[in-house]
Amino acid sequence: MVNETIEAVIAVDRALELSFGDGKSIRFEDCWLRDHCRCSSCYHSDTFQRAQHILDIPDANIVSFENDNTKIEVTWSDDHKSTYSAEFLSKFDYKTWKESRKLKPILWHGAIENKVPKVPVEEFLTSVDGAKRVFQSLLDYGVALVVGVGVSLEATEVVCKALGGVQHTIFGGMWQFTTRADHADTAYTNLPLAAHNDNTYFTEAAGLQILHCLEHKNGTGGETILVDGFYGAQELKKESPEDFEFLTTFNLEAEYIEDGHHHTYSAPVIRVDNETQELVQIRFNVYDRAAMAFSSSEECRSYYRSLRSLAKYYQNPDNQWRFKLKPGTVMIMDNFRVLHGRTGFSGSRVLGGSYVARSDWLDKARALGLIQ
Ligand SMILES: C[N+](C)(C)CCCC[C@H](N)C(=O)O
Ligand SMILES: O=C(O)CCC(=O)C(=O)O
Ligand SMILES: [Fe+2]
Repeated sequence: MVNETIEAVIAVDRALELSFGDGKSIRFEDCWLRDHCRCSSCYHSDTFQRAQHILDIPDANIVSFENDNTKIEVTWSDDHKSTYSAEFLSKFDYKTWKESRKLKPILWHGAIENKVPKVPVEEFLTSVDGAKRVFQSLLDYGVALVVGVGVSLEATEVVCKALGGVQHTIFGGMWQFTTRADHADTAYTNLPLAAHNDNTYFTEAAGLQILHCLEHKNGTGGETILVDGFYGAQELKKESPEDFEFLTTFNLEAEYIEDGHHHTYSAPVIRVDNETQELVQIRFNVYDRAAMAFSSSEECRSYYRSLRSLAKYYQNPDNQWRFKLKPGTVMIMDNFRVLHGRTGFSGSRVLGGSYVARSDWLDKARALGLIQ
C-alpha cells in the first residue's frame, strides 16, 4: 500500500480512470472525487468529518488534472483544486475494499479447547498482544477465555470494561445470579437451559455475554454448553435450503415479560448480509418465542419445520463444546453468533458477568487493527 503509485490517468465521461503500479485500475466518478476532496474547506482532518453538507457540494466538472505518480491534482470548473494521494485512492478498488470489510469467522463444531487461548488477565489488561489475542479469538471463534481473574464481581467488571464497557439492560449492568428468582427468567433457577442466544426480544441484542462462575458448592451439574450458531446455519443452508431461506426471511417474534417490563422484537432467526450472503446474526432462543399468528398454514408449518431443523444442529452433542466453568476463568461469547446453555444443577452456584454492546467490542477490535 505504501509503495502505491499511479501510472496513468485517463478522463472518461465524467470520471477519471486510474491505472496503479500494481496493475489494478479504478474508475472514480467526478461526484465521488469532489466529495472526497481532503482540503481544509472540504474536510476537517482533525475530526475526520466532512466539512460540507451534501447539498452544498458543487456539481462541478473536471477541467484538468496532473499526475506525479504519488498523487493527482484536479482543477475544477469552479476553480477549486483537489489533491488525492495514490495511497488514499488505491484503497477504493471495490473488490479489495469490500473484502476488507468482511469478518472472517472460523466455523467450528465440537470441543475447541485446544484452539481458544486462555489469556492471563494481566496480559489482557496491560499488553496490546494480550488484548489482541482475546479479541482475535472472539473474531475467529466467537469465544474467548481470560484466566487468573479475581473471584469477585469487581474483578470481573474490570474485564468487562476492557472488552468495551458494560451494557446496561433490565437485568442491570454487572449482574450476579443464583437460583434466587431476582428476575422472571429460568436463568435464575437450576433448570437445564438448551443452547440459546440471549436478548432475542431486544431491538439490540447484547453483543457479548460475559460469564464468570464465582462459586459452585455442595452440588453437581451446571456444565456450560457452547455451540457455533454460524456452523449450524451453514449446515442448514447445505442440507435444507428451504428451511434456511425461511429462517432468513420470516420475522419471528420473541418476548420478555416481568413486572413492569414487556419487551418484544420481531426479526429473522438467521440474519444474512443481503449483498455478500455472509452470516451476520443468529437469534435463536426456543424459550423466549412469543405466541404468534401466521398468514397461512404453509407459513405456520414452515415455522415449526425449519426451527426444528436448525435446533437439531444445535442440540447435537457432536456440535457442542461442553465444559465446567471454574472460578477465576472468565468466559466471553459473541451473542450474535455463539449459543450458550447449561445443564441442570444442584447446590449453590453463583455466576457473575455482564453484557457488552456489539458496537463497543468491535470498536476495541478495530482500534487494535484487527478489523477495518
Ligand atoms: C442472567 N442474565 C442476565 C445473564 C440473563 C438473563 C436473560 C435470560 C433470557 N431468557 C434471555 O435468554 O435473554
Ligand atoms: O447458568 C448459566 O451457565 C447460563 C445461564 C444463561 O443462559 C444466562 O445467564 O444467560
Ligand atoms: Fe442465556
